[in-house]
Formats: sequence, structure tokens, C-alpha cells
Amino acid sequence: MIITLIGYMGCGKSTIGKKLSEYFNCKSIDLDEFIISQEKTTIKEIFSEKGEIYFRKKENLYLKKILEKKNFILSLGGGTPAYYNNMDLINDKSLSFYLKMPPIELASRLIHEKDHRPIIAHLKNEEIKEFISRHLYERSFYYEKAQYKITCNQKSIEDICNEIITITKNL
Ligand SMILES: Nc1ncnc2c1ncn2[C@@H]1O[C@H](COP(=O)(O)OP(=O)(O)OP(=O)(O)O)[C@@H](O)[C@H]1O
Ligand SMILES: O=C(O)C1=C[C@@H](O)[C@@H](O)[C@H](O)C1
Ligand SMILES: [Mg+2]
Repeated sequence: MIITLIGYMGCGKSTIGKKLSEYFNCKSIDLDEFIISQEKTTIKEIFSEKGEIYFRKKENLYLKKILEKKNFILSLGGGTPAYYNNMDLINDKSLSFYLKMPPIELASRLIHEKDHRPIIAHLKNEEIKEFISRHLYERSFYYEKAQYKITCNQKSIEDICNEIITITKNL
């Protein structure tokens, strides 16, 4: 079984992915970390040296490569679903879960962690909330293609993992 976790930056994909992999006793793969290890540089560097289009090409390439494997939890990048035919590939090969969070909560998390996230690094703190609201609205079209949607606001990491586990058990 492959479980993919989808959602905006800061919604908890990496954290939930690691926890679920402990429960299912399988590997957890983080697409951003996979890209960093394969390209031997940071995402920030890729964006500034080679540009976003190069990043999106590599992201699509590594996604396809990872989806050839079996039995793992995959935490996607925040933008992965919005490019190429990535959502079709994801839904074809895995059980996809959208970790849904309101922009206000995402903004309060990301305001402290924006430096290594090139999409928001240039924004002033007071601009972040509005940017995320608009960006999330645009991205939602793709995120909503996930097979399952988990409302994550006000829920603990454990509660979110339990919801995902329950869904997979009832399949
Ligand atoms: N349900 C939760 N309750 C409280 N804190 C959480 C929860 N989920 C995640 N966090 C915290 O929010 C921050 C962002 O989480 P995480 O890095 O897992 O998000 P992400 O979706 O992988 O982000 P990115 O797309 O930038 O990689 C972390 O500091 C994490 O500990
Ligand atoms: O939302 C986005 O477009 C991104 C999210 C991150 O996970 C990284 O994949 C990168 O910083 C781009
Ligand atoms: Mg992450």
C-alpha cells in the first residue's frame, strides 16, 4: 500500500508521514527531502539558481520514480499536486489524503518558518496571511482531487493519524 499526504506548506505532511510510517512499519519518504538528496542542494538553492520550472520538472520526475516502489508513506511538496499530471499519477498509484487546514492557522505556523520556503520567503509577515488565503484558494482545486480529505485544524497529530488509519482499515 502507498499512502500519499497532500496539502499546503505547514499543514503537517512530513510530521504525519513519519508517524504513520511507524504505525504501518514501513518507509516514510518526503518528496522535498528526496529532491534535496538527489540534487545535492537545498530547495531554496534550486529555486534561486535554476528557477521554479526546473524544480517542477525534477519534482515530477522524482515523483514518478518514487511511485514505482511499493509500501511506503509519501509526503508530497506543497505544490506537487498543482503541476503536470501529478494528481492523476498520485491517485492512480496510491491512497491520497488531503490534510486540510484554514489559511489563518497555516499563516501562524509559517510566519516562524518562512526562510527556507522560497514561495513565501520574500513576503513581509503582515503579507503572509493574505498571500496564503489566495494561494490556497488556487491550489484547492488540485488538493480536492485527493481521494480522502482530513480536516486538521485543532486536531492533534495523533488524532489525524488515527483518522487516516481508520479509513485504511475500513477499505
Ligand atoms: N496537528 C498538529 N498540531 C500541532 N502542530 C503540528 C501539527 N501538524 C504539524 N505541526 C507542526 O507544524 C509544523 C509544520 O509541519 P510539517 O513540517 O510536518 O508540515 P509540512 O506539511 O511537511 O510542510 P512543508 O510543505 O513546508 O514541508 C511543524 O513544526 C510541526 O511540528
Ligand atoms: O508550495 C510550494 O510550492 C512548495 C512547497 C514545498 O514543500 C517545496 O516543495 C517548495 O518550497 C515549493
Ligand atoms: Mg514537509
